[in-house]
Amino acid sequence: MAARLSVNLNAIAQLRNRRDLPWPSVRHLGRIALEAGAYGLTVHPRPDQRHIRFSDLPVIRALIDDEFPQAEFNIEGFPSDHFIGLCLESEPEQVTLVPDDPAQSTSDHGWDFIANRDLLKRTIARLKKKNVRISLFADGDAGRAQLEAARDSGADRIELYTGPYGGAYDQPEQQKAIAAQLGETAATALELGLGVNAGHDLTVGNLPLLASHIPHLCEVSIGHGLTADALEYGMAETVRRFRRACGEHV
Ligand SMILES: CC(=O)[C@@H](O)[C@H](O)COP(=O)(O)O
Ligand SMILES: NCC(=O)COP(=O)(O)O
Repeated sequence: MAARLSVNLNAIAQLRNRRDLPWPSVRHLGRIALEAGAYGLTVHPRPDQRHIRFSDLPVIRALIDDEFPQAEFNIEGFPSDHFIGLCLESEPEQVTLVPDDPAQSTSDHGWDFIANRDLLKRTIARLKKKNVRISLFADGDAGRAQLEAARDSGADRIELYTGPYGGAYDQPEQQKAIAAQLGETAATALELGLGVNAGHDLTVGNLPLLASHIPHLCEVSIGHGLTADALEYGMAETVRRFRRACGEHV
């Protein structure tokens, strides 16, 4: 089964925030993406609101509830009390917890699940009260002990951080080696009963190789590369291109 595509709207919001104007509209581009068959929408509201604003969350929630009830809303972020509060209000279908420091320019590493066991267990217990599926951001080379700790925290899935994979766009042999490593980590996660998502710097060009190593990949969340393509092909056609790259017959 092809991995489901969740369109990350961060870059759209970042472009919008350049001016005190309401376009490009996060809601409108999100609607186009869902109309084109994206399975869901992803946002990562960072503390400084550099792109997604806290006020965007109810707008996206309403878009899905009112017009695309089969779609999923995935909210990513560090489990601060404020972030958990935003998630409890928005009741997304999935929350992806990432170990980001507010000062980070982007997400660039997964959790140390063993060292953060208590924080993750506490957070997941709070979010599970709203029946939210929990995914935890994981390094592509996370070992069995780390993945066992992720499972023991109560998580449903991990999201494999694919930044190094995407960043090896001009080193084909390195990219193949990283894809194989990601596949091994995914296989261990599946053995432990964890679902596997993936995200960061994925593109139409690099998705097929990744998918070939992770046959049970549940979902990919994609923003930067997808938004870049949307500038050239338009959002609707870009979503169809990415769905085909995920293995869907579109
Ligand atoms: C967790 C992850 O890898 C991305 O979803 C993240 O949302 C990217 O954040 P920026 O869009 O702020 O770079
Ligand atoms: N979790 C990854 C995501 O949502 C988007 O990452 P990117 O495609 O913007 O690198």
